[in-house]
Amino acid sequence: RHSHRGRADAVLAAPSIKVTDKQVTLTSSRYGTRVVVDLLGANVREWTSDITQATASNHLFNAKVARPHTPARGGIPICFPAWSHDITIDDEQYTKKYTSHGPAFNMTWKYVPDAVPTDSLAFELESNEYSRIMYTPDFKLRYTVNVTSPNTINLTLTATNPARDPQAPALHITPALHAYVAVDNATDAVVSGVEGLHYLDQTANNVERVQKGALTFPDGLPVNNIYKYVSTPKSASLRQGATAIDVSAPGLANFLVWQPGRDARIEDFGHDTWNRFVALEPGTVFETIRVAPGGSWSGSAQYSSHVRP
Ligand SMILES: O=P(O)(O)OC[C@H]1O[C@@H](O)[C@H](O)[C@@H](O)[C@@H]1O
Repeated sequence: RHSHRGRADAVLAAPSIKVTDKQVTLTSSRYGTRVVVDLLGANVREWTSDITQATASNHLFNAKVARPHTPARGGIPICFPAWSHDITIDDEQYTKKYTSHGPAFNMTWKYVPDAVPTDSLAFELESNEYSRIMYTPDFKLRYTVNVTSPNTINLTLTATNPARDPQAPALHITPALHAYVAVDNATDAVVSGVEGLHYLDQTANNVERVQKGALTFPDGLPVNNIYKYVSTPKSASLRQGATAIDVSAPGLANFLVWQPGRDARIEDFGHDTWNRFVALEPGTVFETIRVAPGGSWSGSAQYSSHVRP
């Protein structure tokens, strides 16, 4: 009888998973959370907690205007093999025909269903002719999107070096997750958890500064900071009004915050959308991760939403 009840509980807790040729949608019956992942880029386009509430909304920003040859801006693009060629341009594995953020966000991933559905989705990607134009070595990626509580998603990226020859080169990677977190107005947003950290200011030729107090976005000025984490726990919180989004990524050494500002000339933004997101990007920028032949590397980021008391 006990095992029968166990099975019934498992069925009740089973999520609904809808798969089309473009997207996978997971609706967690246990947690009332929905995530929508595009196969193009394995981009988490939607993360909505408490979907039963009329006011429930996507925590992630998505631009309405498409870009030519690249996925529409928004969601959580995966930056692989590198967050930015500007920082790693002298690495022999990267070519200059490199899109900012690498080929993985612009490639079609494979959804790998679980035999028994859980609150987790898995995707895989392998290097091909397109990726080799920008990054020469072969790689295999696995990405899991896991709803771990009503308000939390956990994202894990695993990179494997498939080379069999132990003399083959290691993969040189500096990956990141580029979450476009939706806000009503960036000028009211505050990022805490970065106080006292050293960062490179990309709006000022990468000059190094120290963050004084929490980070704010006044006057619509651009913010483009690469934080060097110096302490643990590595977590930051973006708050606006009554809600906050926390991000922690213990395996990723750096943290970027990007807000383009009022005067950004970004072709796919309407003039009124520049302030609708703050990008929170855990990643590894300064220290190249080396993955030996046959070896793997994994990094995770956890995003959680909460209503502030
Ligand atoms: O426009 P892209 O290539 O998608 O990049 C968006 C932004 O991504 C951020 O990570 C960078 O810090 C910014 O400098 C960049 O503009």
